[in-house]
Amino acid sequence: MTVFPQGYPQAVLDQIERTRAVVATLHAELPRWGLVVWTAGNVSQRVVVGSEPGPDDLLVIKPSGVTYDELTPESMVVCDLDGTLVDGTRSPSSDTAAHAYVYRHLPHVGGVVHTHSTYATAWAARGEPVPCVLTMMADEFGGDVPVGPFALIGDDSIGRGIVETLRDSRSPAVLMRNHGPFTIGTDAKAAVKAAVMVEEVARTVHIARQLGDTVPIAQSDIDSLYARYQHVYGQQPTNTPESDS
Ligand SMILES: O=C(CO)[C@@H](O)[C@H](O)COP(=O)(O)O
Repeated sequence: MTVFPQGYPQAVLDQIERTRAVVATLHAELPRWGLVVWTAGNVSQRVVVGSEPGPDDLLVIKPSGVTYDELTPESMVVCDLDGTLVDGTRSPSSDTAAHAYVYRHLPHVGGVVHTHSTYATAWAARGEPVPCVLTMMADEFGGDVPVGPFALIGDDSIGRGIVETLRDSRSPAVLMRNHGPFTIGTDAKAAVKAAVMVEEVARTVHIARQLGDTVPIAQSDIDSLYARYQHVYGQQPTNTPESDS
């Protein structure tokens, strides 16, 4: 077990423990939704150390090569944003460098997920973006699901490809070519949702393509659907007693 370097305030240590529990729980969602097999995939969440997200933040992620039924809050590992292990008894996920790169370069991102879900990974194998032909895609992705470059695991290559692809995109998901989906969110739960949704739309559009040509949605309609879903859907109505409280 590594020992936390001196200087982390108790509030940060408490946040780390809460994040370990959140990340461990969210890992169970990947096999639950059929997004991974064996030890494939991983989930992480940022731990903000200062008053706002920054380079001194930490991340909590799964240990490498451990099956999902063995993952517990205590088995989660803590790394800095260089991917260096700060606390944990096992080596961090082999995708830690990619997650850390995303957190370093996209401060608004609080959660990252990677899976090898079948249909999204099949689109990644073809290097083809999933076209935005469903209102559900307009809602969640604001357009096509983009493809990122082929990149070998183990250094900043995957992370750089994720950031370069998503930095100017509304999509929270990128299909890394020949590899599989990576998703981002304001927290790990949002990134897990994006991982579930990208597999769902990849499957639906694949099936549609088997039956014939898909029908595009006008960009103005995509924009309208995206704006509604992101800013209205699921929000508290303003004319109820609860909203007055
Ligand atoms: O994509 C890869 C390897 O190509 C990884 O996502 C593995 O699928 C999971 O690795 P660990 O998180 O267990 O190190």
